[in-house]
Amino acid sequence: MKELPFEKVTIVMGSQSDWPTMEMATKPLSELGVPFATAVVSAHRTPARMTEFATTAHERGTQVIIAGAGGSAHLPGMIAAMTPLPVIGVPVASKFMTGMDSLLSIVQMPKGVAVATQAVGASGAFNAGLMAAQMLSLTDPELQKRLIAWREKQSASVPFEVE
Ligand SMILES: Nc1c(C(=O)O)ncn1[C@@H]1O[C@H](COP(=O)(O)O)[C@@H](O)[C@H]1O
Repeated sequence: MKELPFEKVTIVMGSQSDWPTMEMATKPLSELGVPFATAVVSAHRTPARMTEFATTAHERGTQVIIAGAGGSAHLPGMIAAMTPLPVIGVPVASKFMTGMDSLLSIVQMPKGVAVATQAVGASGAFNAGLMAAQMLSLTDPELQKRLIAWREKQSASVPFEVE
């Protein structure tokens, strides 16, 4: 099996076809200087890869997992069942049900296994990256300073006047 990549934040997705959405998770991480890795891992199509990833991520330096999937999106929940790390779930918009299926598959976890589910699509993926950075900032004061500055820049970029 090819070596799985691990970083402080590791972003996994059920298919290469999820990448245009999941790439958005990398934006806030890059802007805030948080190292991340990416991989295709599927509960359905690559169960052995998913099990290896989920059971070893905490021993390999990953602190937060972002998992995106569409349709019958079991990946985030299955990973959450096998890791002590926080898992942020991103529902990827599906072809036939526009992501409602993905959202419900990810958000309706049974009590005792938690996934921090974000909004459907690219904004959800972006917020997943931001949330991961905020989690890491709890123990990284320099990152917290960068987050505060990032927020201030965002506020300043919203125009006051309506055109
Ligand atoms: N939901 C899952 C899982 C999983 O949950 O393990 N593995 C793949 N998929 C999803 O299938 C959709 C279609 O995949 P393809 O485009 O490869 O056919 C993708 O959105 C993927 O996340």
